[in-house]
Amino acid sequence: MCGIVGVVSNSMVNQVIYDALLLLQHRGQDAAGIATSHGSSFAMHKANGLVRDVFRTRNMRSLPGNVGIGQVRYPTAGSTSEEEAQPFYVNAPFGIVLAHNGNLTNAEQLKIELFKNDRRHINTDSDSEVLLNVLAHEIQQATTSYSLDPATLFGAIRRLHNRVRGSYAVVAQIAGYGLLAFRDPYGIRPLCLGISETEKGPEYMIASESVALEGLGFKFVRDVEPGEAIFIDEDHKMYTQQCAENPTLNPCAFEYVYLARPDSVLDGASVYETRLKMGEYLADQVRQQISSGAIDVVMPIPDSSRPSAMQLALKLNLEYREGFIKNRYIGRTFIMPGNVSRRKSVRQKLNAIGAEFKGKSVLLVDDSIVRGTTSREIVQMARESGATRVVFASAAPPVKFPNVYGIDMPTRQELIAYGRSDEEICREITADALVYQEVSAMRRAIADVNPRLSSLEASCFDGEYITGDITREYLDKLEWARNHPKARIEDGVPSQLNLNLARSE
Ligand SMILES: O=P(O)(O)OC[C@H]1O[C@H](OP(=O)(O)OP(=O)(O)O)[C@H](O)[C@@H]1O
Ligand SMILES: NC(=O)CC[C@H](N)C(=O)O
Ligand SMILES: [Mg+2]
Repeated sequence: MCGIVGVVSNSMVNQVIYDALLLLQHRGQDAAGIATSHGSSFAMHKANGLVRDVFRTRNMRSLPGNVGIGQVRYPTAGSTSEEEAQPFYVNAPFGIVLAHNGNLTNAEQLKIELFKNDRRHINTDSDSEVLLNVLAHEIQQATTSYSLDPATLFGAIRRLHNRVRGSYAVVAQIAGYGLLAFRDPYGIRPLCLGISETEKGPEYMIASESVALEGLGFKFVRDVEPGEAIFIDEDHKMYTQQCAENPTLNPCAFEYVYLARPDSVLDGASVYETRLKMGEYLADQVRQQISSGAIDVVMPIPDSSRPSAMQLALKLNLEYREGFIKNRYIGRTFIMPGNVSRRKSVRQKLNAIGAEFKGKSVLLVDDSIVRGTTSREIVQMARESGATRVVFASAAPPVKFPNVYGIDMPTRQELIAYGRSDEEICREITADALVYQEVSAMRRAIADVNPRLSSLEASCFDGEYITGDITREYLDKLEWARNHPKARIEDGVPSQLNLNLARSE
């Protein structure tokens, strides 16, 4: 779940793209990049780090032009190296730069095809570089003259949808032509369109989340439809076309649980409202499992669980207190690469206010328990601060299955809920009791806010992979590759096992 943005403006876009990336920073903390075009040449700057660290004044000055794209990266394929920061660039045809949010499930197969049939060389382990080369190849195949028209572009996207599997929300820029955006036929990752009417004419922004549009004075127009492509040329004329044969809307449930900002509206549902609803349904579950009067106070684990915890407390008529304070200068721990940095950061990030715990029975609410890194530490901290009883509740159901669509949790072993009963998980995190949301209740919570969202991509909770190409064998290979990060180099691993994966440390 990276954050992506593309802008077509009447003036320089570097600052607006930078500001949009700051608003999308919660979607990726590993690397950031911006590419702009003036005339037929691109300027690009990308590096590892947070947006504020990657771009210095001199870098911003070197990004002229009125059209541009940007990305904040949370790696799910390849490595965390700087070479795999985005956007990616390819010089033919025309010159294209591309930024991708999502994860391809047939990247390795495509890489072989690209090399053997399309004579294209992929220089990194990134699935996004593969995606860019498929796009470039399909545009090249369809272009018969020296110029490019929207129909040709849409034809290329149609063929791309037939070749590529997995999740992809994309912004790309074609040198001298304009901005192209498209979304996979299942609509797994979010993408929306905004407009700003200026005296010089309309300006457009396409971004992962509506918060980027709103924060920068763009009016939300609509979400990009699953399978749809949008092309905005350099004269600011917009063309749109549905390019998939059977598009269906199946946004990732985890966006509503954790990934997206609560002030965003994704596919017609306010993330904040879905989290309130999850809190309401979780309250029902708590009522069934924990005897009334056994809890003195409800506390959120900052930040993402706040709306759910608040609503749960309201529904159960319990006191809501903030027992943990978050250091605002530490990023989100879940999207940090590697378990060591994730574990270390929980204590650095959250500190308990002793007085809130002393002699109390507390109900701690988090949005989700994935590896259990946060919950284990937090329960300990509550006890060290004097809590007499610690009950833990998760607004999302147990995460039991790997995610292959853009969340970095590809192996079953790393998931605390894999192969464990709720009682065993409770023991693992050393809580006195544990309450989980049910999968059906989470689905209901989101569909209550927008009935169009009755079909969610919720594979990490229910093991059903919407793209239909995820087999047991695929997951085994994925796991093997993650558990043998250096195998490719040292042991000459057969190429069919050579899956694209974000490597842990
Ligand atoms: O079980 P785990 O593997 O620890 O993952 C789950 C935790 O990670 C996330 O918090 P994070 O600190 O990333 O971000 P937040 O401040 O938005 O809650 C999430 O909100 C949970 O608290
Ligand atoms: N989280 C994402 O969207 C990641 C995009 C891409 N798969 C990468 O690893 O760079
Ligand atoms: Mg959290």
